[in-house]
Amino acid sequence: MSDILRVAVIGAGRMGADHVKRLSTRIHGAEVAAVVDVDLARALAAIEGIDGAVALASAEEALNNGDVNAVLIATPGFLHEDILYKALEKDFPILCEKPLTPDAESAWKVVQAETATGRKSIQVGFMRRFDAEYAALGSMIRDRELGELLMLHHQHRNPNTPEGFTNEMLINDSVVHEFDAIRFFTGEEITSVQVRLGKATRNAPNGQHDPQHVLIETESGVLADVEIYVNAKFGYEVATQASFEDGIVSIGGDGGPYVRSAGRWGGKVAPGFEERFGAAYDVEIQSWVDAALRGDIGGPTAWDGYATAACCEAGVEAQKSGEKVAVQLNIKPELYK
Ligand SMILES: NC(=O)C1=CN([C@@H]2O[C@H](COP(=O)(O)OP(=O)(O)OC[C@H]3O[C@@H](n4cnc5c(N)ncnc54)[C@H](O)[C@@H]3O)[C@@H](O)[C@H]2O)C=CC1
Ligand SMILES: O=C1[C@@H](O)[C@H](O)[C@@H](O)[C@H](O)[C@H]1O
Repeated sequence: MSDILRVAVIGAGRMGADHVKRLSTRIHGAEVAAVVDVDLARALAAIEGIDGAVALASAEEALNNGDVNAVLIATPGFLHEDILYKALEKDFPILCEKPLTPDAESAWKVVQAETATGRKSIQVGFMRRFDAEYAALGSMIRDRELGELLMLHHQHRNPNTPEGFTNEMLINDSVVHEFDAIRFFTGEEITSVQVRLGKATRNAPNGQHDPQHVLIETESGVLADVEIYVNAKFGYEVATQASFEDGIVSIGGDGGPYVRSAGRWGGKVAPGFEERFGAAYDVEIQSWVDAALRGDIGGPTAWDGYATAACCEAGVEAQKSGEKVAVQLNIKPELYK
């Protein structure tokens, strides 16, 4: 591997354009070599002001460009699989935005393809693991600072949803982060998922039932619940409360300055994930770059992508049946142990 990553960013939408900006301004050891979007105008807008970067309309062209030696995939999830295979063939370090792929079968094929190469080169974009509060809670759980972890309560609220966001996407696109977070916190696999549909907001489009209550169980019996509410209007909020034998820990409450002025008090609610997790995305991408330059990955693996896809599959089935659905996992390959 050379001493600098020359990254092709595939997909220059909301996340891709944000990653291009961070790679070209705040990340050390990497440069943007190419930005790809089927909507070439978006790729062109993203490379504006970036010396040496080209805008292209096809991922294949970028992967075959001699100036590129790494890839960041930020297209919609259903397009990840094909690009992952092509990037694996090139032996490039890969940062793949979540989800790895949208279903467990295709995610497992990706795991098998990576396993066949004999080394890990895919890092999946579960950025919450790099959030300072998530990391702190993770350490408290691992070090048993407050005894055993018993329960996790999660709130995941978005102000609204983009065009085409379906009912299944409440699980596949949003709760997928909690599946990863719960696995990260507990170090265990999730064994079952149940989804309860209660009273719904009038503000939900596209046949979405919003909010939903997701009940999750891990191998040792830790119970977790998630309120997923994606048309909550007021702003963006991702918070967790953890119940231990010897205490309670809360993370993700609105931080920032608390202001008293003109007879009022208050602070700000983050408008979206870019603001709430901006620092975490920076740490995530820097960790990927540093590890890639050593020939490694610096975060969640393809196995994590597969395991969360299996949870999503159970979650979508549970949305329909209302029943508790078992999560089915294949045996973990040695590469990920
Ligand atoms: N980690 C996180 O917090 C977040 C992750 N994501 C993930 O990032 C990925 C992208 O999501 P968004 O940026 O929100 O979507 P988006 O819809 O804003 O952007 C996707 C872009 O991909 C382009 N595209 C579509 N087909 C393409 C192709 N064949 N080749 C090249 N470009 C193509 C589209 O024209 C669009 O510009 C998804 O996997 C999503 O789940 C999204 C939001 C937050
Ligand atoms: O990944 C993300 C989006 O795709 C998803 O739609 C949001 O619910 C999440 O909060 C955000 O982090």
